Amino acid sequence: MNISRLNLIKCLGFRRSMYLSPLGPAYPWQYCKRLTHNNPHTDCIRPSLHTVLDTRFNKGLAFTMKERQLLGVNGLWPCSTRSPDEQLFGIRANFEARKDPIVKYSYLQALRGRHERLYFRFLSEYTELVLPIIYTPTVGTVCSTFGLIFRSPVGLYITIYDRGHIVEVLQNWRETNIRAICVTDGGRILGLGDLGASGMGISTGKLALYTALGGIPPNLLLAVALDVGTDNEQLLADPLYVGARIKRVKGPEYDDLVQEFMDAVVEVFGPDTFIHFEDFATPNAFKFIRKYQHCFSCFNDDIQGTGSSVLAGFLGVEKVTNHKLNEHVFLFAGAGSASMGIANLLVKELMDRGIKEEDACKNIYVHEAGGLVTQNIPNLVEDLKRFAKKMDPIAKLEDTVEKIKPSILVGATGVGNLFNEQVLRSLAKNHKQPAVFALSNPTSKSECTAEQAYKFTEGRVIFSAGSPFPPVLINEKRLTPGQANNCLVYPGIALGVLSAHARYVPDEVYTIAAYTLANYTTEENRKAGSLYPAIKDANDVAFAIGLNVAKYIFKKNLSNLHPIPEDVCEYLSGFLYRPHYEHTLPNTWEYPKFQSVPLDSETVVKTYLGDIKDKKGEEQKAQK
Ligand SMILES: O=C([O-])CC(=O)C(=O)O
Ligand SMILES: [Mg+2]
Repeated sequence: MNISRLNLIKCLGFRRSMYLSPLGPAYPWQYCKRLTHNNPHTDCIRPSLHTVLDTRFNKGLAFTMKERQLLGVNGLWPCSTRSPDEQLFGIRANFEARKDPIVKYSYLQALRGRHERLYFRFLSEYTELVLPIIYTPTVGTVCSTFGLIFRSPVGLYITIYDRGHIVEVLQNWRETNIRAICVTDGGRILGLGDLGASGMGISTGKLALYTALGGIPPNLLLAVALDVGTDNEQLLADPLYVGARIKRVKGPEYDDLVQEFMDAVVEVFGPDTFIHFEDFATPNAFKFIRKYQHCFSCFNDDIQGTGSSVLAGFLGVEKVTNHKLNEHVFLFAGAGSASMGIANLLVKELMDRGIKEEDACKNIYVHEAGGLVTQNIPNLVEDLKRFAKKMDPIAKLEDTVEKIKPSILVGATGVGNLFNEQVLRSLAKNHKQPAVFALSNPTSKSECTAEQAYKFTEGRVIFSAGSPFPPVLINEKRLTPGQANNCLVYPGIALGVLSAHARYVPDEVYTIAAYTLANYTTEENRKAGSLYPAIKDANDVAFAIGLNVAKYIFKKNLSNLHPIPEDVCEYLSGFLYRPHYEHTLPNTWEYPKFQSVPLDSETVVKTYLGDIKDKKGEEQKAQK
């Protein structure tokens, strides 16, 4: 049966406007041609089959009989059809049936490989359930075991051997309309250290949230791992390690590779392609963001994203404690990209409020691995100098806490359980409502657990963590920790920056994102113990941040877009990815309709999701 181009687009569930839009998915026909052109192995396969089974267009059992006939794929699926809601139910049941987080992760990756829209619909509708699997903390295990679970290409690997040819490598990606790239060199993955090329897991995890939370179409996104070797001896000796088995290349050779990469991105995808740096080791993270911030559209998530999400938390502490930020004493444990990014954004915020730099820095202390940062330490790095205090050295964190009596303690050390009983009790002794941010990821690296934090402060601490922690019952009160993770800001920042075609991203954007996030936290959230909105609201938060960021970029004339949209909200809404597709075409021919079973019927739920219901019941009983 012959099928017109327009009918094909309809069957596959894309709107005509999307098909014609430069922002829409790649054209099915073009894609078929590219796949089959001059390829002896695929010449004998019908092009429509490729297109229909392509993960971006596949609808699985949601193809109606009429569509199957039109597309020439009748018989590939059993004769039942499923509505998109029934498909979603099936995915949920499969997801729940798998108990191990890494097995759940692999299941979802396989789903993504065959049915992209269903994957993203599941992510957006079950965000709370899925985030710990596709992102922190499971993504840590994914990176640690990357060689073992590696399947098919999910991004581009650019190695030190590709110098002089990065343009060609970028051109090998299947999509040509890339608008954002998440790049890591694997130098410091979460709190897990140097994971070399296995860092690809983090780039893909971050980008999954660009779509799931930020609504950015996935075909506009590209994950990159810069493979310059690794200093991780365990990986070098691991037979399944997938990266270059050499020591990390450093110095000018490494810097030149990054420079070539930046220039190649501009050459291949255009000058306002958003480049997101992720999990570079601290000195490199600072070096590149300082070098490139004002000449490329780029951002460092660990410095600026974490800075922004934690500043939002500080704004919440102000509300809960009724003490202004300048009345608080801050102690940062760790002097890496997160700590310095937060501390610098905090200083900017205080200075924006009219406080002199010197006074802003006065109440900000840093305690790194070698002890409290004081002025008598020789060769202090530039970033630390403004926070170095005229004090005698203190080696142990417990003693620093006792001495300076911080009201806000921030941990970004990658050292699990650093905030021990003594540290937490000491905080609680000096403040009615101290705040603790245990930011290190994954969960095993968290400076303390929510339970420890509440237990050793008689439930008075305002606790937030980088990893998700379940609510804790303490003194008959249920306390819900907030997730102080950059995932609450970076999808929105990316949405705003790339939809507005920003030439570069000024620091003010991170303050705007922090205020937008803080304003999204309700009194109810704060009463329950959290400084952040619930993860289930993360889509709305991302849109609100995207809108404010885009408006700022337009207002400051930083956009390459002409003309500038009159209604930014409408423009942004039109830009969003919609994982929904239609289930029906007008009927001219169908198999007989079978009686469908309602999804919420007792038997169906019991059969497939029974376990969850029982678990929920137990949880509720425990809470009572
Ligand atoms: O990925 C996360 O959960 C937060 C983050 O950027 C990091 O820990 O490096
Ligand atoms: Mg990171």
